[in-house]
Amino acid sequence: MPLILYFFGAFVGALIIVALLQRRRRAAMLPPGPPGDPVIGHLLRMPSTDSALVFHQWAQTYGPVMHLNILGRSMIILDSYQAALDLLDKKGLIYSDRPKLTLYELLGWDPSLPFASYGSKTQSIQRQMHQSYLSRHKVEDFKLMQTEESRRLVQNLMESPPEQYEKFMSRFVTGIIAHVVAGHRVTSENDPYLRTSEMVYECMSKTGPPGSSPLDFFPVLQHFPSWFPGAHHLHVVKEGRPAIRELYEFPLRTVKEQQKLGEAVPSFIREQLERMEESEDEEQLKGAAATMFSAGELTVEFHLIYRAPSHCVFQTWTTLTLFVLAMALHPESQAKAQKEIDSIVGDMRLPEFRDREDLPFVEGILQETLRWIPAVPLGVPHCAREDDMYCGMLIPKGSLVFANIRAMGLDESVYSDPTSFRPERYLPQPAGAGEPHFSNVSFGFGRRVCTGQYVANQSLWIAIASILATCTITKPVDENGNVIVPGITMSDGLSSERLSMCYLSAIPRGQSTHSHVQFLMIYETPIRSSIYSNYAPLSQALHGKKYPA
Ligand code: HEM
Repeated sequence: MPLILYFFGAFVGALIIVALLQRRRRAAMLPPGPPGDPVIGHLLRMPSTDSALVFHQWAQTYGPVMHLNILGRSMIILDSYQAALDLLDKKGLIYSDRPKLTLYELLGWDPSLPFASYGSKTQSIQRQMHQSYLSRHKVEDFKLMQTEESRRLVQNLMESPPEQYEKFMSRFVTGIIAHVVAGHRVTSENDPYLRTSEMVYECMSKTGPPGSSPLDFFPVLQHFPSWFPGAHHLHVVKEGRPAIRELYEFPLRTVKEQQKLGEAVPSFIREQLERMEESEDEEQLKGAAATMFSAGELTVEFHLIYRAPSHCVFQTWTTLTLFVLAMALHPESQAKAQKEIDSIVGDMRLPEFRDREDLPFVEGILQETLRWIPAVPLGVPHCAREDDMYCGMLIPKGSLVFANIRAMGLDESVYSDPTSFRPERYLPQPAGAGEPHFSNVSFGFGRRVCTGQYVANQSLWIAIASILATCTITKPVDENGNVIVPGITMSDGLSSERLSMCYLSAIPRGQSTHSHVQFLMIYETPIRSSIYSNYAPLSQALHGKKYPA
C-alpha cells in the first residue's frame, strides 16, 4: 500500500479519536441525570403521567439542573426558581427560542406566537401586539367585561345542575377571550367560538406533550402514510387541521364583515385592521388572534371533569377547575374566604376589582390554586440558541429547556408544608408566613413569559371571588347519600394535566343570593367608561342607576 494511504488512514483515525474525545469531554460536562440507554437515551424512561412530579423526584438525586437525552437531543429540566431565573430570565438572549415542532406546524399553528422562534417576524410582530393590547395597564379596560361575565357565570352555576358546570365555565373563559379578540359576545351554547374552540381542544388533546411526537424527532415521517410506525399523529393532523384553520380564519372574516356593515365593536382585531396598511399581510394578524384564542383556551381550559359513580370522563383541567376541587376538599379555607368577603363586601353587592386589596385571603386562594397544582406544570419548552455554561455545566445548543413550575411550588425552602393547600401562607406575618405569591412563577419566565398573564389573573380573581360570594362548593353525594371524595388522576397534555374528579355541587349561599345576582346583572353600571362601554346594553340603558343602598 502506498505510504500516502497510510498517512491518510492515520489522519482520519486521529480525527475520529479527537472527535470521540471531544464528545466524551462534552458529555462529562453535561448536567447530571439518571442513566439512559445507548442511542435512544431516556426515551423509554420518560414518565407517561405526572412528568413534572417524577422529574422533581429525580432532581432530589441529580440536582436542580438535570440533563436527559431523547434520541440524541438534550433536554434540560430546571427544578429550581433560581436556575430558571438565571437561565431563562437573565440569559434571555440565549434561551428565548422555541423548538421547532413539526407536528404543530402540520396542524396549522403557523404563524403562532407560542411556537414561533425568537426574533422571527411573526414573533416580534405578535409580541408587539400582545404587549400593547394585553399589558398590565391595558387589561384594566377589560375589568368591567370580566366582572359581567363572572356574574353571568355564577348565575348560570346557581341555576343549573352540576353536570352543566363544565359548559358554563368553558363559556366564561371563551366569552372573555372572544370579546377581547373579536368584540364578540357569547350568548348561546351554539356559539361558533364555543364550537370552534371545542373542536380545537378535541384535536389538541390527542397530540401529547409538545415536542413529544415521533414527527418532531423525525420530520421525514410526515411523508409516510399514517399507518407507518411513528406516523400515527398524521391522523390527528388530518382531522384537526380544518378546525385550527377555522380558528385562524373565522374571527378576522367576521370582524371584516362587521366592519363593512359598520357594526364592528372595539376589539383587538378591529384595532389592528384599522392600523394596517393595505399591503400588509393579514396572516400575521390571523396568527396573533388565533394565538390569543389558543393560548387562552389551551392554558386556561376551564372544563370541569366529572366522574359520576358509573362512568368517568377525562377532560382538560385548569386553574378554575382546580379552585373548585380545592374548595370541595378544603371547606375550612372556603369558609374563611367567605367570612372575609362578608366582612369587607357585605351582602348587598358582589365583590368587585376595587375590593381586591382588601381581600387578602381570597387572593391567597387564587395564589394557592396556582401553586397547589399548576395548570402548565412544565411550562412551554424554551430552546438554547447556543452552547452555554451554567455553574460549570454545559447546556448544549439546541437543548429543550423546561422550567419545572410544579417543582418550584414544592420547594420547602420557600413554601412550608408545600403539599398542603394553605391560602394563609401568603398573609403577611403574624397572620400568615408572608410566603411569595406564585403568580410570579406560574406564568413562565424571561422574554417568553405568558403574554396573557394579566388578563388571566383578572379573570381568575373575579370568577373566584364571585363564586365564593354566592356559592358554597361541596363534595358530591352518591345515590345512597354517601359523600364522594373527589379523586385526582393526572396525565400529561399540552398545557395542563388532566383530572378525573367526581362532580361537585355548588349550593347558592343564603336565601336571597339567587335574586341578588339577578338583580346585580340588571343594575350593574359600567365601572369605567372604556372601549367596553358598549358591552352591556342593559347596563347602558340603566346607566345612572345606583346599586341598592
Ligand atoms: C391560568 C392561566 C394561564 C397560565 C397558568 C399560563 C401559563 C403560561 C406559561 C407557563 C407559558 C410559557 C411561558 C414560558 O415559555 O416561560 C405561557 C405562554 C403563553 N401564554 Fe399563557 N397562561 C395562562 C393564560 C393565558 C391566556 C388567557 C392567554 C391569552 C390571552 C395566554 C397567552 C400566552 C401566550 C401567547 C404564550 C406564548 C408566549 C411566547 O411564546 O412568547 N396565556 N402561558
